[in-house]
Amino acid sequence: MMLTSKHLLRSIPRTRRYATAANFVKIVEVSPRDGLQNEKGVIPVAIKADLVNRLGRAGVEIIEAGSFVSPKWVPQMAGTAEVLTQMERLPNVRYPVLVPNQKGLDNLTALLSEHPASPPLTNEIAIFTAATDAMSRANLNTTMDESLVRLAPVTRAARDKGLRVRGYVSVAIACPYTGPVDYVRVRNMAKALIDMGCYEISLGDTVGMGTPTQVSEMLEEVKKSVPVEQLAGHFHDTYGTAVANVLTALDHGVRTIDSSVGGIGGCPYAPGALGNVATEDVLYALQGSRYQVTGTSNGTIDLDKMVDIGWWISELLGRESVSRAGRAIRSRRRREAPMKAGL
Ligand SMILES: CC(C)(COP(=O)([O-])OP(=O)([O-])OC[C@H]1O[C@@H](n2cnc3c(N)ncnc32)[C@H](O)[C@@H]1OP(=O)([O-])[O-])[C@@H](O)C(=O)NCCC(=O)NCCSC(=O)C[C@@](C)(O)CC(=O)[O-]
Repeated sequence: MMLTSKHLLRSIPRTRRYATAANFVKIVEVSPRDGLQNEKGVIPVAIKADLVNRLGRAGVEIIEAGSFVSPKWVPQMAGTAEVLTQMERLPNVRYPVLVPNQKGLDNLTALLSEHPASPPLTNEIAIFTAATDAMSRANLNTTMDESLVRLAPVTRAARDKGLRVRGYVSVAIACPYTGPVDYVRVRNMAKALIDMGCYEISLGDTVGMGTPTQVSEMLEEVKKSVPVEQLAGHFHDTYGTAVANVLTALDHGVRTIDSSVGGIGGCPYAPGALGNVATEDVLYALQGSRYQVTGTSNGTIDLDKMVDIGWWISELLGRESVSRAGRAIRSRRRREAPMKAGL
């Protein structure tokens, strides 16, 4: 009898069967940037660098290390140059930074020239725009169309300097200023960023209001113009739907998910929005599933270490971790500790 791929599949143990290349999921850890940018108190550079270091040691492969935006607009990100020079850079880990305009790119490239290193301090930037004019104005002081005009030369210049460029489209589901968003606009903005030279587009539910049905409809629309391999999901968790939205995006073929340890963060120009989906929650939800999160710690990301980092950074920020998995795992550890100690 001739064996078909179906027969072969049945002969492979369930866990291994699922680990096909198509099911590897990449995490883009955004806590040092999206996670901290909205904090009111001053966070020392040493803490930010320590956060990046801990994430790298837990196996995270892509860590958004900060942003080169105007310090008048986002004071918390003012020390990103120092973070880049002080943090450790691990092999096989990428450290992109957010850049809003030519000035941000100039500041970054000046830093890279002042600190020549191999590998360089970073070799990747992320640019951002939005799917409504209101959000674009609030975040970038310009309309959507004009943002594209401004970002095109920035992208070209970055690529000419050997930097990879990722693009964000904010308010892909709902806008805090104008409400429900037309997904055709999301598609057009994503396509424009791809045409500009971005290798990947992260679609942001900036306000964290999206439901799985809405995410599904939005992705159906965007996939008409951008291959799903070039899409990433960026879900905030304001209404508690972020993990469900991650799973919906994965069902659609998206294989890159932005998340933030401890669920910290939010965009300063998206009033009412809470943090990103917690990395711990994504890691926990995908355990034993058909998806395998990739990372540098034995091929994945160490969930236990991420739980510790989530609590560490949250407590430094003066609160508890909002990661549901992070809270449950810590409670379980505390319950089990006396038993393990034989008490
Ligand atoms: C784009 C601008 C600068 C335009 O802001 P503007 O005021 O129109 O800029 P400008 O060109 O008129 O410059 C004003 C001043 O800022 C300076 N400046 C100008 N640019 C820079 C720069 N790059 N770095 C340092 N300084 C800069 C510039 O030199 C000048 O200084 P002054 O002459 O007054 O002393 C501003 O709107 C800005 O910085 N916006 C960034 C806002 C931001 O960071 N938002 C959060 C990140 S996006 C996000 O969180 C969403 C995301 C990505 O996570 C996905 C999602 O959830 O949806």
